Amino acid sequence: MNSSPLATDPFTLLAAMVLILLLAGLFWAAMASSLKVVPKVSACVALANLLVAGSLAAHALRGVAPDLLTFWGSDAMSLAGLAALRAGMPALSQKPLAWRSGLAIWLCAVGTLATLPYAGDLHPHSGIVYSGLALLAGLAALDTWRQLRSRVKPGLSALLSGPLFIICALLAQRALASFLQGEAYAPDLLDADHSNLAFLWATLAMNLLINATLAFLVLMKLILQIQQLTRQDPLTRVLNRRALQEAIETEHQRMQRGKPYALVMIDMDHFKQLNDSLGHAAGDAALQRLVEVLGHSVRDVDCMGRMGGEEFCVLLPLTDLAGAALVAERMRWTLEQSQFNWQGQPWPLTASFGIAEALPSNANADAVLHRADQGMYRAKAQGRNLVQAREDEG
Ligand SMILES: Nc1nc2c(ncn2[C@@H]2O[C@H](COP(=O)(O)OP(=O)(O)OP(=O)(O)O)[C@@H](O)[C@H]2O)c(=O)[nH]1
Repeated sequence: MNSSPLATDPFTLLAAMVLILLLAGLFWAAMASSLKVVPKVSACVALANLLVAGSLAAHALRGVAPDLLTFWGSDAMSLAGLAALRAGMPALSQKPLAWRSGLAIWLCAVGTLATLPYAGDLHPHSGIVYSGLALLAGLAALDTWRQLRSRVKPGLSALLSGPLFIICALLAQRALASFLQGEAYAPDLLDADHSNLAFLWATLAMNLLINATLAFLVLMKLILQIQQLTRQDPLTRVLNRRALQEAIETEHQRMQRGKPYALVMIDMDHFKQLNDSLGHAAGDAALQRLVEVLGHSVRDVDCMGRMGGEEFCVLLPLTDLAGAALVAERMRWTLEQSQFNWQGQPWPLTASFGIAEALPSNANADAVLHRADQGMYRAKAQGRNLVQAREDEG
């Protein structure tokens, strides 16, 4: 029976893998450099693909190119490739690169290999290399799984980190075979025995899956970033009007089930004067300073949003009118005490605050917003830098 050349020729399989890894490496390099999509992760994955491609290409050239490159060089490159992959995974959640553990494993393995001459029996070399690779793949898999566990359903986190765990198992199996099976195991991937071919096919499939999975994760992250941007005010980075109104609407529905909430409307005082005297850039900086200062007075569950111009609103879940008055007074006082300087010139920042507690009689969230607005206008009318509720409430 004729079998296909791919099934019997490890050299062709190696060449196919090098080509796929090179293309994947270039794709990730483009993501990192020009598109700037999660650049640290993309750069590490590009490096990992390119180094492993280099390692396999050097391995395939055994007997043709210098031994130092095709043996020690090839092993050092494959270990560096997986160390880069391991280093990049934490950056998926904006954490620093985990390069120390990868570097330590690389130094131990490559240092040990440097003391063993590449001649005669290569089983110990193979055992060291595959142990290091398995360890690095295992660390990368565990890290990916841990990060995903808190964000997606458990089944999905196992599925997405699965290819890395499978690669780790394949590499560990080869490490064990190198140490235990002795003559029955051929450490050179170019030997066309069954275990080598099975390993090469499985690695080819897993390489494709790992790259596809990482591309999916990066895409997911990108979509989340875009969603976040559409909800944010670009100047102050708090929620924009639409996003805050949605949050208030959701809270209003919860109120029908017995959960009270309150709103604090905030309007900077004499902002036009600040703009006219110090310029528009100073006005922008003052708005950013207001958000920074008031941000310290609210809880994590509270939401601040910019309603437009110099007007902001804070949603306080599970809070009544007395609670809102306390929070607003703390904000007013903190802002009054804060320092704002523009190009060395100090400028006093104050704001007027209107508060309202949502009532079951309020048909919708807009009605509560309107009452908080009326409170704020009352504070303006009474001289500014004050906290007020609507006249018939406070
Ligand atoms: N720098 C800056 N100015 C803005 C922005 N949005 C609105 N403004 C300005 O904010 C000013 C608002 O002025 P007014 O509505 O008279 O309010 P005010 O001067 O604070 O007066 P009171 O609220 O009565 O104390 C206008 O000059 C707007 O041009 C912005 O994003 N950046």
